[in-house]
Amino acid sequence: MLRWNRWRRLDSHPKQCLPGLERFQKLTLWFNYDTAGWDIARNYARKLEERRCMFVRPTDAHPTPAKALGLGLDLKLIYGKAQPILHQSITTFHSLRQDVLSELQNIDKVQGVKWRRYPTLNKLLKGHRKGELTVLTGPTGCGKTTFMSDYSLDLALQGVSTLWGSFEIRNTRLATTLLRQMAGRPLDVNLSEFDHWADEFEQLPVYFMTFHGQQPIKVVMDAIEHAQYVHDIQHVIIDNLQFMMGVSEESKHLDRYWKQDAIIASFRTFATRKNCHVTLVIHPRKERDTDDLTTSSIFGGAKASQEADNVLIIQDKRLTSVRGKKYLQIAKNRYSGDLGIMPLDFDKLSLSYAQKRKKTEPTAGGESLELVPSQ
Ligand SMILES: Nc1ncnc2c1ncn2[C@@H]1O[C@H](COP(=O)(O)OP(=O)(O)OP(=O)(O)O)[C@@H](O)[C@H]1O
Repeated sequence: MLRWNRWRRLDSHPKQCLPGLERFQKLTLWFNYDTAGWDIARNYARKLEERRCMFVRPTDAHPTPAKALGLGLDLKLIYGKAQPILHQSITTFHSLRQDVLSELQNIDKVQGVKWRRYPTLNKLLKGHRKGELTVLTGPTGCGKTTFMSDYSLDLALQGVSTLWGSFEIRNTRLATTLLRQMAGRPLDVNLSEFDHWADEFEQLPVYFMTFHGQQPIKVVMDAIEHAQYVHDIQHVIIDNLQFMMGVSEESKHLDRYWKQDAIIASFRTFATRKNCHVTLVIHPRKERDTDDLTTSSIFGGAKASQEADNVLIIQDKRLTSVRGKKYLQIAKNRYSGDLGIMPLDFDKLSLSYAQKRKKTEPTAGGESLELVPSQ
């Protein structure tokens, strides 16, 4: 440990001294207590590597070491009050600068994985990013599971390691849907193709939790954390939260709301801490069929929409009008703020909502495809 007492000369301290200080793991800086002296010392600490530096904060009670000695103050006591300049929970732009630059240089990666089936989602959400929380809601039976299956398959086909928590429907039924969406046609009438598609599907990084019905959040979280560690899971899907909690839409008990809020908070923390995307399928509260759902229609308190980075709502106009359509509304988008809708044109054979493409004039390079305007 090295102590310097001549802080007045700190600003002119020759840089050649820096290598000489390299062997020290800890440096305590105790200096003159005027503003300039404090600033100079902090700048100097940067050169000395802030993580090694401790400071005695200059105050009336902590004058320079020479003065403190003259006043007969307890030097050991003052010295013992030295604090590290860095705190694990506080940072500066200086430390962030390189990360900011690399985000700007890799904006495509930062925006996340693009969907192949949903160009409109790419336009609005920009991509599927790690560390985010998405909430999907929609009226009963509108196709939340079918859509989430199609949506997650698209990502898994691009290597996004996915963990499905299907608390309402059996894994076999979910896997049958995923397989049909991958094959693009029903396999019960094309059984000879089963092995081909099953072999393809087995190559995908898709895992299923074996829970069914109500489960304690701790048990579910343990399984997710294990899978995240072992299989490097990038996308966790909980379908649906009410089934996992054993809470029905009819429930009016406030403790159910609090329980749901606590569970949402655990998923939020998990997503951020493990840099993993979590999608929660949540039923809406009971509302009149004629009303559009909004972010405040999500069952429970406001926690779900507050904590979510993205809120997706399936609006089913077919329920209220003969020629009504079904579409996905992007009702919250923390990343880019772009909101809008994506029509959900359902193809019953493939159980898919893939947006259609139309052919344009072939080019010299071969066939070119153009997207059908989706709104
Ligand atoms: N756009 C659509 N048009 C017609 N049928 C659809 C559409 N989307 C899904 N379906 C069918 O509707 C049925 C219910 O779909 P799904 O289970 O995905 O709904 P859900 O919203 O998850 O239901 P729940 O509210 O019970 O959880 C399925 O048989 C599915 O194939």
